[in-house]
Amino acid sequence: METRKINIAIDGFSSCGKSTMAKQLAKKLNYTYVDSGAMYRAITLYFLRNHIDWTDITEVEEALKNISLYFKVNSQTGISEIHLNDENVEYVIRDLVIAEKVSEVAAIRQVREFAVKQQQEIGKQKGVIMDGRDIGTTVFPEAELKIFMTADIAVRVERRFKELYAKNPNVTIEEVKTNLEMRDYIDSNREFSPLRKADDAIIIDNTNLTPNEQLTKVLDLFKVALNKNISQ
Ligand SMILES: Nc1ncnc2c1ncn2[C@@H]1O[C@H](COP(=O)(O)OP(=O)(O)OP(=O)(O)O)[C@@H](O)[C@H]1O
Ligand SMILES: Nc1ccn([C@@H]2O[C@H](COP(=O)(O)O)[C@@H](O)[C@H]2O)c(=O)n1
Repeated sequence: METRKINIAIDGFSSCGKSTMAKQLAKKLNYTYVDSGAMYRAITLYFLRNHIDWTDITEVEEALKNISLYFKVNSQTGISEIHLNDENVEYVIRDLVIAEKVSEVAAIRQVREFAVKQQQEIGKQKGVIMDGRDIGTTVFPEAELKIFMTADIAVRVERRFKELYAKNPNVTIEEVKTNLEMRDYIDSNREFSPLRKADDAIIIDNTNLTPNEQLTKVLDLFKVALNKNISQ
């Protein structure tokens, strides 16, 4: 029997739990998880390491020619990890140094075109769960299921702070709050593909949900979307 697969777009504000939910769902459904934010973070890492002046578009275009990005599944965790020019950069791109610059880099049209082209190519295989800011609006406007996640800012700050503090006890809650607010502002107000809820996206507010509760919610939505797709 043919098992039909659909694409699932998960968008939302910074640190609202998109990737946590996307990974849970991918594992449950045996779908491919793609963290589109990791691509923008890896490009930012390359720009910083190579002292690229990203206000100079010619420099950006030249630099992009030297960037190769791919995801490879970690055989121990079963989760795909981003590689920049064959180096696994999954851990290093989570640093606050990258988070402080990534939204500036992601606002550049050429950078977005470079990343979106690869994201759309991956989506052709179907059975893809991609999280980001413009997945339901620009990358997969035809996705069969679109989720827009949100959570109170205080809760998002607390969660991200805990995560970063475990890696670096010098990080402060104020730094984390400033970074999340700044990224949300730049991401929502940029000219190209700003962060928006797609008209047909379903909102999940996980402020008061445990990871298990959010998984149950999204699995129910998935079943409805799959049945709708099969009956069409
Ligand atoms: N329902 C939840 N309850 C408690 N903590 C959660 C929940 N969902 C996610 N978290 C935690 O919140 C933090 C942010 O989650 P996650 O990384 O999934 O967010 P994100 O939206 O993908 O972030 P970003 O946009 O920065 O990539 C993580 O430390 C994660 O473990
Ligand atoms: N589809 C996307 C995904 C991400 N961005 C930008 O990257 C930053 C980091 O993303 P995380 O999901 O890892 O937090 C994010 O703040 C955006 O600037 C994007 O533009 N489009």
